[in-house]
Amino acid sequence: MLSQCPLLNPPVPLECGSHAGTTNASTVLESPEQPCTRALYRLSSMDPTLEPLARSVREAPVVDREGYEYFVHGVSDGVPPIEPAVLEAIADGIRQRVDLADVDTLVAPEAMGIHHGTALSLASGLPLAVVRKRSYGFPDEVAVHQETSYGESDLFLNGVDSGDRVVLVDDVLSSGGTIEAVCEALEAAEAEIADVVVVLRRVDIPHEDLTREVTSLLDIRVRDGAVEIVE
Ligand SMILES: Nc1ncnc2[nH]cnc12
Repeated sequence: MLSQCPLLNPPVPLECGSHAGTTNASTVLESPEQPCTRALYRLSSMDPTLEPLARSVREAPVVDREGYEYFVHGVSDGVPPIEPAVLEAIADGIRQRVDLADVDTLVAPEAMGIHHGTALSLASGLPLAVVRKRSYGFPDEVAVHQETSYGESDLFLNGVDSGDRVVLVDDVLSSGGTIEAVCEALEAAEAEIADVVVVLRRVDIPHEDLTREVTSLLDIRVRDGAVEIVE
């Protein structure tokens, strides 16, 4: 029954005159229960697995960080606290989108890739290497420089060997500076990058430095001081 479909979240009645088949990313369906009244419903394209994440993202406050619109969320800041259901949704969402079958190691940059890498490690049984902002001085350590929309630092990769198949996990893709720097380090270590996945991708910021495909769970933009999900 249409009314019980988990994808209808929630069903949104539309104007009868707008029976157009599709509107933007949403599909318009006629209710089988009320064919005479032509009650129409919007079918959300949101993956139900990601609903706990989407709900919390829409509530994130946006602050000004030296002219940069920065949203504050457990995914990207650990503040406010991130609910276990959201971490679970992230791990499940990644496993649905990324083939982890032949992957040796998950790689996540500190600080805000760590909790997503950890959730995915627990869900998949794969080990996690954290890219640190401090050097350990190990002989095979790879150092790279990272520039983001709001800062810069050096990054140090350890624990990934030549020929390892890796999946890179991070919180947000904005300018692409962190992702590009970590990929550069992985290539220097002669690892095979099977996939790059982020929880949130900002579509309102040009990914100038990005030279590779990135899988995202949700695409977002910041508008009028609020986070919008782009479906
Ligand atoms: N919290 C955040 N808000 C906006 N852009 C970001 N890029 C990375 N983290 C971000």
